[in-house]
Amino acid sequence: MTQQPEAAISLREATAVLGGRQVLRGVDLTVGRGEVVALLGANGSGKSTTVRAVLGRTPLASGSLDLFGIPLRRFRDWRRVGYVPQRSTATAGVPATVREVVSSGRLGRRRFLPLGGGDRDAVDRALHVVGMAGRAGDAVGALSGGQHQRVLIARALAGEPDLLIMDEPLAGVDLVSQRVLAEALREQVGRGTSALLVLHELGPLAPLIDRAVVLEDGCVQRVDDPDRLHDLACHPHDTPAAEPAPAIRTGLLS
Ligand SMILES: Nc1ncnc2c1ncn2[C@@H]1O[C@H](COP(=O)(O)OP(=O)(O)OP(=O)(O)O)[C@@H](O)[C@H]1O
Repeated sequence: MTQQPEAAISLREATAVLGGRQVLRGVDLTVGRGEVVALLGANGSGKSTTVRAVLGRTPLASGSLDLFGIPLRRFRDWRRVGYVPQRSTATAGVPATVREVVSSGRLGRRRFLPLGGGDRDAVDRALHVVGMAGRAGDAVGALSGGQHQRVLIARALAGEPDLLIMDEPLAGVDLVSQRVLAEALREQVGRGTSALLVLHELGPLAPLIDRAVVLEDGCVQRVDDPDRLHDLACHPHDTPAAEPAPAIRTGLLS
């Protein structure tokens, strides 16, 4: 019998405290190998905190996290993880070209060695996949917000990660760029990459998503399989029809 490879992410009963408040209250989240999981929920429900916990940037107060079957405290192989942060223009003030920023996605693989032909091919491929090959020589400071987002995605893709984590990759991105991103992700997942995507709407990514985990107030409210994903693409924060919302008791009439 062949053994299943360990999940890319295995987060168990995770709690986290920020500013004296418990913002994660027992989150369970698994992303299997080659699986694409969407993390949904209203503003402030704990999506970014969960992502930051998975990246080891927000410490867990309790619970456990394994990446590729290795407990976080022993995990060192960060080049296997590509991360696209919540939309930022963090590199906008940096006097670098698009190609230089995307090439920085290879550094984890090269350590202190100069980039070689294989690295350049990976950078070219990533630029092509996000439709920015024609802008490779431009300064990142001259890009629009959506183009900047594409560059950050290309930087993550250039590292050829086994796990891609993106925090709201569709935010502020027009439909054409959303489709470009969906195609880039499809290509990457076709190579066996796992993905955790924080989303408010599934949009063109819906067909790629295997499971949606919906957070509410730091807890997993529900996990949806592909059957419900069509509805979620339009109304990601709806509660299922089978579970009517509890009546609001004002105390005035009841
Ligand atoms: N550094 C911090 N200090 C204190 N509280 C924080 C901090 N970062 C986040 N929080 C709080 O933790 C809760 C979860 O925040 P988080 O950013 O994870 O939510 P989110 O689901 O990603 O929201 P959004 O959809 O708005 O990005 C929020 O109530 C937020 O105010």
